[in-house]
Amino acid sequence: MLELRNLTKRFGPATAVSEVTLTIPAGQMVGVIGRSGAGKSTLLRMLNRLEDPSGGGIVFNGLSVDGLKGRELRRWRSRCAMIFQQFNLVPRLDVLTNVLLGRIAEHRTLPSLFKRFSDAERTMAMLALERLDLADKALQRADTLSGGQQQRVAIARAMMQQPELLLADEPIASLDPRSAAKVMDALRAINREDGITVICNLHTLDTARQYCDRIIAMFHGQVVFDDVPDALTRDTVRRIYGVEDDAEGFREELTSNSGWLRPGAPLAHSPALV
Ligand SMILES: Nc1ncnc2c1ncn2[C@@H]1O[C@H](COP(=O)(O)OP(=O)(O)OP(=O)(O)O)[C@@H](O)[C@H]1O
Repeated sequence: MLELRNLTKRFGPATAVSEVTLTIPAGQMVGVIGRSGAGKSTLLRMLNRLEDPSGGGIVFNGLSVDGLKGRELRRWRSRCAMIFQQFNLVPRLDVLTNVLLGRIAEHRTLPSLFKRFSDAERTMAMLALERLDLADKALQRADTLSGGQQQRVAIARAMMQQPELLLADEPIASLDPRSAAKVMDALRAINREDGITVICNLHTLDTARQYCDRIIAMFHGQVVFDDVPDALTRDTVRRIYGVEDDAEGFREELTSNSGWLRPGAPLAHSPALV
């Protein structure tokens, strides 16, 4: 179980995340939504301590994460894998080596790292690639793959950490709808089959509704909605996206893979709002 208590992040005078208190049970698939700048990435980045909180606490199964340093912090980061919008692979390395890099925390030294992975680790990496339908790409350079394939390689690399928690920061934001669906299917399979808690920042409401058990919406750094997808009413969506203040901004923010909330679509005709 992951517990956030009054978690806050300030950048100078600006507050990016404000007093967020949440409990996320093991095995949940959680979607975090909200307009650009709402604090979604900062929230996720605090969980694996890419950003240090300015206040509040993070507790995972009794372990206080916010105070960890050195070896303990590295150990936490290996329990808490993260994938990013831009995949963050090493472009010139082959796919298999990129996946093996997920074991880096288990190795004490970096020199000649690439020769040092064990047969067991190579087998594990190939199994991860097979699971993501990418075994035939193992020896191909990562930068020759499509965006969707690269994101699935990043997921395979994350799986090599055998994480308890998988954080995904806008994992499908730069993908076409078909690739996005494959990536989301992979995340859901990992969640359902391995019981790994997945917390995923998403900018498409329909994706959050389709894949997540729970949706958390942020607005100006605060959680303004936290419930099952069916509870997202028209009023709540309007509040999350601040439509009263800025109808044009709302249409820009709420995009959709299926097209029914595409930019410019009339608000009244948007199924998400009814
Ligand atoms: N390193 C930083 N230094 C200063 N301000 C930052 C930093 N990182 C984020 N911010 C600010 O914190 C606020 C929240 O940003 P964050 O990236 O968490 O939002 P977001 O909801 O993930 O937005 P997006 O969907 O555009 O990524 C924004 O106002 C942003 O400008």
